[in-house]
Amino acid sequence: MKITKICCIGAGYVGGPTMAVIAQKCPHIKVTVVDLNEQRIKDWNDPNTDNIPIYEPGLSEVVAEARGRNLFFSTDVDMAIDEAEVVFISVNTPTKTYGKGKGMAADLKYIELCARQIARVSKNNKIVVEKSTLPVRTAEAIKSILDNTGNGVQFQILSNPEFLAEGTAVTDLLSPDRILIGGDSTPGGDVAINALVDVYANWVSRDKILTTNVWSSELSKLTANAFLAQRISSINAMSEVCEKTGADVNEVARAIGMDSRIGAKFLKASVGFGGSCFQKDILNLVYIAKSYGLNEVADYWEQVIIMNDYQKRRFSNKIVQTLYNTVADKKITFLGWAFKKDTNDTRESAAIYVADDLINEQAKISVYDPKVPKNKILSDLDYLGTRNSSENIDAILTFEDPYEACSEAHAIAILTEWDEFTKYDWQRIYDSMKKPAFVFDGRNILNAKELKSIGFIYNAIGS
Ligand SMILES: NC(=O)C1=CN([C@@H]2O[C@H](COP(=O)(O)OP(=O)(O)OC[C@H]3O[C@@H](n4cnc5c(N)ncnc54)[C@H](O)[C@@H]3O)[C@@H](O)[C@H]2O)C=CC1
Ligand SMILES: O=C(O)[C@H]1O[C@H](OP(=O)(O)OP(=O)(O)OC[C@H]2O[C@@H](n3ccc(=O)[nH]c3=O)[C@H](O)[C@@H]2O)[C@H](O)[C@@H](O)[C@@H]1O
Repeated sequence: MKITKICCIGAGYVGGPTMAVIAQKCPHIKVTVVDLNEQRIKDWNDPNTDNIPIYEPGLSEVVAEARGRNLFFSTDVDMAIDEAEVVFISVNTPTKTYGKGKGMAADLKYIELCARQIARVSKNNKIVVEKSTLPVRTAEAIKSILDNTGNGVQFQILSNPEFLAEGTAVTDLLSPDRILIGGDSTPGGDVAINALVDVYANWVSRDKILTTNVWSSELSKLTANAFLAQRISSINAMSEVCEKTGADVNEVARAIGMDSRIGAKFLKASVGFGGSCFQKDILNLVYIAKSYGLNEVADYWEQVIIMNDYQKRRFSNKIVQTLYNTVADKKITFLGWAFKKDTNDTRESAAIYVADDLINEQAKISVYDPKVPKNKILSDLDYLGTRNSSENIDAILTFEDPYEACSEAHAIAILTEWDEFTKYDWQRIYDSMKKPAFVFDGRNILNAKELKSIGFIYNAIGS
């Protein structure tokens, strides 16, 4: 089977970049990305590709090359489903905020809506691909909806989880460690799997394209994120031991990372991991384990989240304690608000929780982030619901210039590891600050020696 038209439902951080790269690498396939969010689609269609709604290095160039040729962004969901042989579902699957499984389970209402819409619209056989991260066995529910509400056409469900990381989405998509495709071991399942393998084989070598059964594929995605997040919580746990014992977590990470069985990646101690997925996916795994009565398994993985929450709180507590046990009315400047560098995404960013703690202590927070606008920062705080919007507006100032943000500050906290922070004129910053001038480096990116020689009281994570 040869695929000529793809529809992707969901033009977010995954759907947008993933489909842009498929379109770039497969000029013979028409790729249409659809979304209910009109503004988002309008932004994807902005004539100036620098204004597309997602900031990722290299993405605007890929969009510029393919958009209008074989890549389209539209709000006409029905039409795109109707004409496609393959429909990717790439909608959000956030943690449930209500009812059974509240705060733990994945909310699958958007997935179900997609399945019902695909069933209603489809007039010929289709391959439906789970691109969103889903609880294991979701394909069963999707199949049931498709088969029971459809027009008698045949659907094959594939699981094809996405492993890209934000900030490096384009390079991750162009050179993935692997592509995972799960499908049924039936003749129809094999045809569907092979059709999708052929799409990726346009730029990914076949030995990197792994095919499995659907449940292994669904569960592998949750497992990968759990393992990655676990490494961060493990090194963050050791960071506190380092602080108590005189060891240095960067040295410890280097020493253990040279063991090829451990490996060097994902051992950077930090103020805590953020992002829309690690926490959500682990909570989902914990919920699944509990629902099978696997309480020890659930507790084991939940500890990764407990440790991460502790690391964020420990950072804000340290700021308060070091500033003589009060930050009331003190100006604390945050460099960075995004959950990691090279993205404008702030979902679950550690900065939000640290700011919330410090505002509770009546600090005045000033923020500079090269890619995050003021309204996003305020809406992140409002979303926590700790206080009302006007109280948040009073507690936060944002700046377009980092030097202005730091001027007259009692302390600077590094919340995101943007490269530009390492290149600032730190003497100039020191001169403009209140004394003693404190730096809390939540990402261990600054040159400790240089800062101390300027006169800063420099605090890192894990040393
Ligand atoms: N953000 C990331 O780096 C990664 C995310 N994932 C997974 O991919 C999925 C999507 O994540 P993001 O792209 O970050 O989410 P997102 O929130 O950025 O995008 C989802 C989009 O789907 C749209 N949508 C929801 N229901 C719809 C419907 N019925 N019809 C049309 N559009 C609809 C929303 O309007 C939104 O624009 C999630 O399951 C996530 O866990 C997987 C790998 C990486
Ligand atoms: O399912 C997803 O959404 C994605 O989640 C993560 O990607 P992402 O969250 O975009 O970014 P990461 O690079 O994993 O960083 C996550 C958080 O951990 C932090 N981190 C990362 C690495 C590290 O060593 N230390 C550390 O604190 C980062 O600063 C960031 O806050 C995974 O890396 C992707 O493979 C996966 O596809």
